[in-house]
Amino acid sequence: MVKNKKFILVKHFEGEIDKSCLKLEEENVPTLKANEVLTEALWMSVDPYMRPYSAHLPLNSVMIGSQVAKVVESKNERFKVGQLVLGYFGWQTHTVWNPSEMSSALGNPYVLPDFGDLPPSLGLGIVGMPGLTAYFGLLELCDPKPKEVVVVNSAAGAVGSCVGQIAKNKGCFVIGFAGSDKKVKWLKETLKFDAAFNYKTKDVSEALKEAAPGGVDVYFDNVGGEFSSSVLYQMKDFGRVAVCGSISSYNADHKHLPKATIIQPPLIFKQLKMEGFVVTRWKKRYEEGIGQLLKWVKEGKLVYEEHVTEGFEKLPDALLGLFQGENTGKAVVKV
Ligand SMILES: NC(=O)C1=CN([C@@H]2O[C@H](COP(=O)(O)OP(=O)(O)OC[C@H]3O[C@@H](n4cnc5c(N)ncnc54)[C@H](OP(=O)(O)O)[C@@H]3O)[C@@H](O)[C@H]2O)C=CC1
Ligand SMILES: CCCCC/C=C/C=O
Repeated sequence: MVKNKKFILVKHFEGEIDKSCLKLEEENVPTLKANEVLTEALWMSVDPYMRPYSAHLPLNSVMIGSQVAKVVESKNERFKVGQLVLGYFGWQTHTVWNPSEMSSALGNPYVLPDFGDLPPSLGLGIVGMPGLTAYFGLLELCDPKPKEVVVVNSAAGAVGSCVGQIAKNKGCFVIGFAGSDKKVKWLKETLKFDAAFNYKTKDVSEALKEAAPGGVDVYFDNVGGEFSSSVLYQMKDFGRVAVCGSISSYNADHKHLPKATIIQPPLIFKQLKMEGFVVTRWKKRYEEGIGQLLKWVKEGKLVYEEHVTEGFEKLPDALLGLFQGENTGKAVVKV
């Protein structure tokens, strides 16, 4: 009998990720019925959205998340044994699902395109949701032009590293912020960012005055809070701001959210355009985005890095690690 291992959310997180909120269970995998598919997880994703989104997950549900999984049995003609599928099946090793009954707000399962020699885990990263977030968020909301100054934070992470590289490929002057000197070195030497700073040791306003004395055209924000107030006060007239994430506040108590310097003065007097987004807005264009990102990776126009944690049981540690800045590039778990 095949066994499914799964993590159940038994308590909502309060403050930092607490591993005791997740309980590991095991169960028998049921026999397939007509039209059903059985997949086995190969790679699992840990993403910052899991912290805010899990607050709305009913207790005792399987923890939310995406995975690259292999079809191991199929009674559905659309999915064949051996195919690799990207699905939001949650934190479990084996999933029985009926393609015609899937209706995830996060996106329905799809067969991965041919990655050639590239690792299939990229379907969770630069050729998956984080890459799509960078691609659509930057290009659709900010429309970066050659020579414009683009600032991105959490720049050595999955989304930020892709944003910065797409902006570089568009001919922009790219400034990244990350939380360690090692990450800063990677941004400058490997990803060829024009400037990069460790926000833990360098004041953000001072850094921008040094690197972009004329001001910032585009700000892709993954962090929020006071960091963002600082950047907004350094924007040029008609600057564009994509509000992608607010990881600095995800662990905060929502009744006592951190305060930041008001942002209305630069919004008004610099006539900024600032827009929040969720990547699923472009769900109907995912195929286009994935095709483009994969092409750029194959052409060497997008460089990727993965932070791999070994073992399904280590998922909670890997999720916690995101909030401790452990990862350079995309954080994934090898099952
Ligand atoms: N709007 C959307 O549709 C989507 C939004 N997102 C958002 O994009 C952002 C980046 O996601 P992703 O690339 O997957 O994650 P990353 O790979 O960037 O990993 C998270 C990183 O965040 C940084 N970080 C953690 N805590 C803090 C903090 N308190 N202040 C500042 N930085 C912190 C750490 O890097 P460092 O060492 O630099 O501190 C850490 O490595 C997140 O805010 C996420 O919620 C992601 C996907 C879709
Ligand atoms: C498909 C997953 C959507 C994730 C949206 C993330 C928002 C903030 O992190």
